[in-house]
Amino acid sequence: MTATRVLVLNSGSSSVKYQLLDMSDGSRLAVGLVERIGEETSRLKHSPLAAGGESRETTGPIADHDAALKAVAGELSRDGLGLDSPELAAIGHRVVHGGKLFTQPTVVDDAVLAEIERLIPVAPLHNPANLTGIRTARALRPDLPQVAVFDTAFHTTMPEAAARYAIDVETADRHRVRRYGFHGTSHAYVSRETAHLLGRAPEDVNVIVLHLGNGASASAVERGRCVDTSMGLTPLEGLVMGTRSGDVDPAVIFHLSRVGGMSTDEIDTLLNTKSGLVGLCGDNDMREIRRRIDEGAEAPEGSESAQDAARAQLAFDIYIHRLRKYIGAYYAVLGRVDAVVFTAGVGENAAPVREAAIAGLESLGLAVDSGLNAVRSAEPRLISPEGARVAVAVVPTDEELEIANQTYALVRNGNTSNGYTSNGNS
Ligand SMILES: Nc1ncnc2c1ncn2[C@@H]1O[C@H](COP(=O)(O)OP(=O)(O)O)[C@@H](O)[C@H]1O
Ligand SMILES: CC(=O)OP(=O)(O)O
Ligand SMILES: [Mg+2]
Repeated sequence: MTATRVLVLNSGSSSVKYQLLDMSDGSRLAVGLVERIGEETSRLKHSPLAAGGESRETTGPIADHDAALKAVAGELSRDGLGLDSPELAAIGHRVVHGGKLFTQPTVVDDAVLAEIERLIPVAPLHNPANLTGIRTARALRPDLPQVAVFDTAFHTTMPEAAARYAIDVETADRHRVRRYGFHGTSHAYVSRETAHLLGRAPEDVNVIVLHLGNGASASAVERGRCVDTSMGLTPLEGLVMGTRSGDVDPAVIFHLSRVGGMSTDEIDTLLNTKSGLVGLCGDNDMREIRRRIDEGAEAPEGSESAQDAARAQLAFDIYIHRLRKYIGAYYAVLGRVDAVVFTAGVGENAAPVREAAIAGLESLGLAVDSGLNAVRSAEPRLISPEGARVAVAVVPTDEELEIANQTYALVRNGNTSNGYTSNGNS
């Protein structure tokens, strides 16, 4: 029997998203999500699509990513899709930081694991979870290729002018300080799907991709290659995010240290987990923010509800202001833009965000048709008026599918040597 199935694990800081796919026909056999790992109220939602079965939900404490993965393996076994299946060809893992070294999907060996571990200081929320996922999967199926697909890989085409910070070159190189960019698997997939939506080849179009999830990033994709992106050395730079500040004057950090008396770790935690939307208004979920704004619109002036709405509105306005700055910046980087595309949880679902991000940009050829923008759909779609000079689109991302495709392409011919050689140049 040819093994044609790929299990994909997308381990985040407190969640694991997974999909089991059959690559012979691209069908999804099972999908699921473990949330709130490490809390008392962890939740596992498992949907056995192949078996046509009902989705199952279990709640209760799941202590860490190791336990989460074992729980996932248990759910898959219940449907006869366990990790012991001879039909499994490989396990594909999202790895957030791959430095400069990993430009391609890579079969994991001890040297690769060591390199992912070395990069923990520049992806402290993500790489540890990715590592645990790989180690646990490897222990469960030591004979299977484990393939790492890196968020940074798509951005390695950025020119030096975009990738370098303007700081002393020798110091930067010694400490590998440069802009790496993240969410690359999503930017690659979505920019390609956008070209297909326009009926054109990816090599013929220039696209601005706005990946707006809990983490958020923008990228400028020229003829299929990334030429700039908003995240940098770490996933902290750029857009306003759920809990991350995005861009700040670096001197804010010196100021909080010298004048505010905060330690480096405290400032790190502040900017990564207590800033962004949650820092501005107490909520990191865009649904909640829109609800507060809408409720406040009905409330009497000066009431608690109106004040609450004003805070939510300010958070929303700051989020949008930053987003518009990046749209303008990447317009200039690309010179000619064929499409601006929204993706990920906020980008795919929050019509008010899309409308506000594009409002008033007619002179750039950008506009949103409010009727099309209000349509809810899981399909890629245009939301710009017919005949618009630049397309505005919503294209759902599918990092798991992209990881599965890249993983299977690597292992299908029995090609499991990883071609990785450490040259110390990452
Ligand atoms: N219907 C919706 N309206 C507005 N925002 C939404 C909606 N659904 C999801 N979101 C937003 O999407 C975010 C999660 O996006 P997602 O891409 O799944 O993030 P991540 O992969 O970083 O966990 C949530 O925090 C929420 O703000
Ligand atoms: C890199 C990153 O920010 O990822 P996520 O959006 O999954 O947190
Ligand atoms: Mg995500």
